[in-house]
Amino acid sequence: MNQARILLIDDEPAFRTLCDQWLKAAGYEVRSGADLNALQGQLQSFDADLILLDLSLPPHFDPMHTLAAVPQFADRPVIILTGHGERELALEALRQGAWDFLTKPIDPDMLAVVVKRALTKHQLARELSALKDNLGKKSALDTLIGASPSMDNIRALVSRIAPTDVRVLVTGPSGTGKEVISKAIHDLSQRAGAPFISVHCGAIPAELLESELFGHTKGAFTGADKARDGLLKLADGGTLFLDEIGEMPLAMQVKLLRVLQEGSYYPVGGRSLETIDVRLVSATNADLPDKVSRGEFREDLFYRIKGVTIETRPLAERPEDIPLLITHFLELQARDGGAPSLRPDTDAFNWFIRRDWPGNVRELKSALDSVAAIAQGGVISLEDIALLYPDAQSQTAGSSARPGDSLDAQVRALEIRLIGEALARFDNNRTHAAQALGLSRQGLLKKIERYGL
Ligand SMILES: Nc1ncnc2c1ncn2[C@@H]1O[C@H](COP(=O)(O)OP(=O)(O)OP(=O)(O)O)[C@@H](O)[C@H]1O
Repeated sequence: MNQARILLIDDEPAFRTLCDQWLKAAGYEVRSGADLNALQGQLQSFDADLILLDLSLPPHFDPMHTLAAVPQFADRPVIILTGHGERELALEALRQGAWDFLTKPIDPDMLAVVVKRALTKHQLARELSALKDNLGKKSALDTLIGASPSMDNIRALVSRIAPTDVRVLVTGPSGTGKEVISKAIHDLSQRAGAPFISVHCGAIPAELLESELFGHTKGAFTGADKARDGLLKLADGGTLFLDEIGEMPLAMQVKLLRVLQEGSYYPVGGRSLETIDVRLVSATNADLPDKVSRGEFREDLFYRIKGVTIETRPLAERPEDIPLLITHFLELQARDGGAPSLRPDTDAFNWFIRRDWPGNVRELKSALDSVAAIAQGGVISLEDIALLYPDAQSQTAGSSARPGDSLDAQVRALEIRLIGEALARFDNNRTHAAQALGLSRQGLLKKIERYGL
C-alpha cells in the first residue's frame, strides 16, 4: 500500500534518519519524533496509518511508561522497536495491543515485510468493518417491504435523511408502517448504537405524560417515592419516537415545544436543568394542519416537529406491495417457528391481493398469522381462509383489481393475478408460463422479482 503514512518515534537521530530513508524509498510518507510528546503532537496533524515506536524514550527511558501509552494508539497498528534482551517487554507490548515487534538492529528487509503486512491487514480490517456497516444499513432499509412507487419513494427518502439529524414527521393511516419507517431512520443514522425510545402519546394518561417524558424527583407528587428518569433521558444520544403526536394534550404540547426550542427541561419537581441530545421522529394518522386550524394542535409545535414529512399510503392503493409482504411475513413466521415457509395457492393468493385491508399492513399480517395457524400441508388454500373469513369463496371471482384503484394499480394487480395463475398452471415452470403469457423468460423473471411472486 503506497503513500500510507508512518510515524516513527525513536530517540536515536542516526536510526531515525536511516529508517526514514528506507521507508520513504519504499513509497511511504514518513514523519518522525524523539519522544512520547512528539508522538502526541504529530498525531494532531498527521493521521498516521502505522506507528513505529521505540520503547526506551526520553526523558525517563522507562519502557513501562511507553508501554502504558500503547493502548491509546492501538486503533492503528503499532510496531514496537526493542533492544536485545527485551523479549518480555515486547510480549507485554503485544498484550497491550501492539501489532508486532522488531528487535534492533533492524534489518531493512524485515522492516519492509512487517510494515507492509501490518498495513495490509489493517486495511482489510477497516474494509471489513465498512462492509459490515453497509450490510447493517442495507438490512435496515430492507425492513421496509414493498415494490410500489410509494414504498420506493419512502426508501429513497429514508436513506437520504437518516444520516442527518433533521426532524421527521411520518403521516398516514394506521397500520401502514409509520413505526417501521421511524425505526429504519434510527437504524440507518449515526445514532443507531443509542436507544430508540418509542412513546405512544395517546396511550399515556395526560396527567402522567409529563413525568413519563421528563422524569420526576423523589416526592414530586403523591406516590413518587423515588426519583425516576424520564423517557427523554433514556433516549439521550438516540432517537425519541413520538407516536400519535396528534393526541398529545395541549398543556404537554407547550412543554414539549420548550424542550425543542431550548434543548433542556426540568424533571417534574426538580430544580436542576437537564440537557438532552435526541433526534425527534413523530408520527400521526391525524390531519395535523386540520387540528391546528381547529386549535387542537399548536401551530408553532407543528412547524418544530415537521422537518421532513414522509407520507404512507393505504395498502389498498398499493396492491403490488401485497405479494412481497405475504412472502415476508410467511418467512418471518417460518423463521420464528423453525418450520418451512408456507405458501398460498393461486386462489388464496388472489384473495389476499383483492381484499381491501382497511387495517392496512397490520391487518394483512394478522390475517396471515391466523390463516397460517390453521393451514395444512405447507400450503394456504382458499378453504383455509374460508374457515376464518366465511365470505372468502365468493370474493375471488373476477379480476384482482378494485374499482377506484388507479389505472396503474389495476394493471399491476391484473399482471400479478395472471402471472400467479400461469405459474400455477405450469407447475412453476417459468419458461412455459412466459410462453403462455407472451413474455420472454427474462421479462417474466423481472416481473416475478418485482412483485415478489
Ligand atoms: N412496509 C412494511 N414492511 C414491513 N412491515 C410492515 C410494513 N408496513 C407495516 N408493517 C408491519 O405492519 C405492522 C404495523 O406497522 P406500524 O406499527 O409501523 O404501523 P403504524 O402506521 O405505525 O400504525 P399506527 O398508526 O396504528 O401506530 C407492524 O407489524 C409492521 O412490522
